[in-house]
Amino acid sequence: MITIKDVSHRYTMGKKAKETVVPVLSHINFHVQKGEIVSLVGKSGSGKSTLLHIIGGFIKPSSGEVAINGTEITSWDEGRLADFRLQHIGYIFQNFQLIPSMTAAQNIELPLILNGTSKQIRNQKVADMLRQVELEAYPHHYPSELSGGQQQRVAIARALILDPPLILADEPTGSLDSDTEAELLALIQKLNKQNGITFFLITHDQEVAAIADRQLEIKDGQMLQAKGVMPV
Ligand SMILES: Nc1ncnc2c1ncn2[C@@H]1O[C@H](COP(=O)(O)OP(=O)(O)OP(=O)(O)O)[C@@H](O)[C@H]1O
Repeated sequence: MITIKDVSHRYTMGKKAKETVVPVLSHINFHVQKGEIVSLVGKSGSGKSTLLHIIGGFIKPSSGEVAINGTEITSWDEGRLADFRLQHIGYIFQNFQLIPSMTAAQNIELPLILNGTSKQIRNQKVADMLRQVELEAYPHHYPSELSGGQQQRVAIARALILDPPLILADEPTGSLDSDTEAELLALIQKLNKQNGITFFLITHDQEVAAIADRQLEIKDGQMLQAKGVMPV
């Protein structure tokens, strides 16, 4: 589902004459299989978010290759990547990133509108997704009227509404208390088991890392040979 081959990345800062190069990732190799839950742990600044953005095609690596679902995306332009992302990758963030002026149902519906889906099918899919994330009683609530855990469920429903095979998550439970976190992790496990969705999760949190089939660890931009990692 995700193949990362010899990926290195450095950021370039400042103007030409005074350019500073910040090396962040060095010769990263790994493979995530379809249907796995894989967590990525590492200290702050170790390069986790950079790697997630490279997997999602938001950052082009300085060198190396990225393939998603068997498709090599490294050299693609933004237009092609945007279409590909919509079909293949859902995102979940620590701070939910819902649109505050839209209700739960409208937030979930948005990718279907962008995708050109008819109103009748949109209504069916949103109702079904609200049931899957156990929010059928809250379609007309705005994000500010929902708890943190409920908001993250809306974000998950929005990430899943176009049936992507892969979800990338950046600290998905970082803003939640421990009970709500446990409920959300159970939901991720259910979606993984029932729908076969692959999850790649960045986390600082051992509870989150514990639901993963495998744990990758990054240190100073290098992948450690963590438990069960399969080098490509
Ligand atoms: N746009 C950028 N330009 C320059 N340097 C950057 C940029 N984005 C990140 N960095 C640097 O790259 C390094 C890795 O950052 P990254 O956000 O990938 O780490 P992280 O492991 O996700 O950290 P955290 O856990 O704190 O979110 C850091 O030293 C950071 O300062």
